[in-house]
Amino acid sequence: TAEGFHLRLLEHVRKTVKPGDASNMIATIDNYCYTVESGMNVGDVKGKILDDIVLETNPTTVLELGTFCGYSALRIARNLPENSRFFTVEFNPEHAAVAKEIIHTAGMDDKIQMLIGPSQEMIPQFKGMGVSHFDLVFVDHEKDLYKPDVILLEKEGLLKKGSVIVADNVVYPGSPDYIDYVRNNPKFKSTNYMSELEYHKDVVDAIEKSIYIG
Ligand SMILES: Nc1ncnc2c1ncn2CCCCCNC(=O)c1cc(-c2ccc(F)cc2)cc(O)c1O
Ligand SMILES: [Mg+2]
Repeated sequence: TAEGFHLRLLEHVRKTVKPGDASNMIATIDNYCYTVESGMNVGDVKGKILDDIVLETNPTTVLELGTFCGYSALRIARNLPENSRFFTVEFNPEHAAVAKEIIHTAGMDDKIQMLIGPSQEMIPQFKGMGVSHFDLVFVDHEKDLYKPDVILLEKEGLLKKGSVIVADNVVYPGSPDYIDYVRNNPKFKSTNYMSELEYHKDVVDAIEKSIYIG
């Protein structure tokens, strides 16, 4: 069952990866998900869309909501400039423990700061951690929290003109209230990138990019 996916993935990673190589870790996770069992990582197809948006944005302060096993954290960190700050928030301690080891093995400890807790409690703490705003936010956690968390980010003053919100799964599993909110809000300029559900060519999914114009 998907239940123990993170533990089985970690066992596979321990046996197969080349330490200190983020790209090899990403490829190893994708290969496992294509050949053994699929996990809820953003994957290689949507991951390429995420990579392009990160490279185009060239963000110095980044937030990810929903670390899971650390796959997208590695994809994002791999494309960040030297002096950037990247925070990833994970709610589930078991997933966070696996992500910590995967990030460490990939040699990306100094690029990624993982926080464990519910997003609604973590977001209000960033100002106190010296974060003025986020240049890019990758939203990939509880689908019902996309809308309230983006509203909370704005309320906390953590979005600035030009801040980019990248949301996974806006088709499947879907986040209809978020899509409705962000597309009908004059403060955001949104673009939809149609794609496929990770590791499932036959299932439609999409990434939504929303630029905060304030
Ligand atoms: N910081 C925080 N705050 C609150 N909750 C938090 C959190 N951090 C984590 N969580 C708790 C949610 C973690 C899981 C979120 N992701 C998903 O639920 C997800 C599911 C699928 C999926 C695929 C095939 C299927 F058949 C069905 C579903 C695909 C995806 O790409 C997904 O991202
Ligand atoms: Mg996702």
